[in-house]
Amino acid sequence: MSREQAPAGLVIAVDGPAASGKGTLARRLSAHYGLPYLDTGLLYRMVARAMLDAGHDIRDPDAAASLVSIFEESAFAEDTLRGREIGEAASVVAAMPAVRSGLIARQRQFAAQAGGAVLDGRDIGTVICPQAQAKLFVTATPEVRAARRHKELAGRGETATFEGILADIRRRDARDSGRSDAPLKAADDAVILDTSALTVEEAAAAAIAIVERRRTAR
Ligand SMILES: Nc1ncnc2c1ncn2[C@@H]1O[C@H](COP(=O)(O)OP(=O)(O)OP(=O)(O)O)[C@@H](O)[C@H]1O
Ligand SMILES: Nc1ccn([C@@H]2O[C@H](COP(=O)(O)O)[C@@H](O)[C@H]2O)c(=O)n1
Repeated sequence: MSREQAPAGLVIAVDGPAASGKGTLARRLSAHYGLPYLDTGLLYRMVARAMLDAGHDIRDPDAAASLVSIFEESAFAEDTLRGREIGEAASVVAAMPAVRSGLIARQRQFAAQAGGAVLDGRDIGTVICPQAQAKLFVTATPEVRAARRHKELAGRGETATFEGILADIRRRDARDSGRSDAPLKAADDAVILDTSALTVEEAAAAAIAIVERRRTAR
């Protein structure tokens, strides 16, 4: 696929549940349009990492609220953030209103760059960038997501059973969708992209076609 010139201020919001493939598609969109990309899940993972490194109980909202305003993104190596346990811990701190509000400015600042940006997460289309020109809600069945993550972890040498990963995904879905502040849900004007039966290439082509329809409708 050729690289397109992004029109001024093209903000693309990509939301969806864990392991749905939203990061893969957000990176493809970023490369296709030449836009900067932010994986907002990493911010919640950093707060969780900082909590655990400091020896705090991950459920302590006061400790999380104090850390969220001071942590330095450059202090974390990405490979210390990507594991299963940090994903689970991140979804615990992500349910805390003070953590969510403490991360809003960083995300909006990123989205406000000249030319635009691609952000992926859970609340990009609903809360962080409700004005985004293109919104995708990427989904796949829990079983397909668990199988993809199982393959990914096996490739990294991590030992985890398919059943264990499926249980993680279901627990995380329930927590992310059930919280009161910025729950995981599709924005009213998002296009749902179910990738369960799509290859990465097919899903990327579908995602670009969705953005193109939104761009030309502007
Ligand atoms: N359409 C697809 N077909 C097959 N595998 C895919 C597809 N999309 C993504 N994957 C693979 O599934 C795994 C999860 O994808 P990805 O990391 O993009 O999901 P995510 O939604 O960003 O996850 P998380 O919320 O945990 O950050 C990766 O190993 C990725 O390569
Ligand atoms: N915009 C977002 C992004 C992430 N979260 C929470 O962080 C957890 C980890 O995110 P990954 O995308 O890296 O899997 C996730 O389970 C959410 O709880 C969020 O709330 N909002």
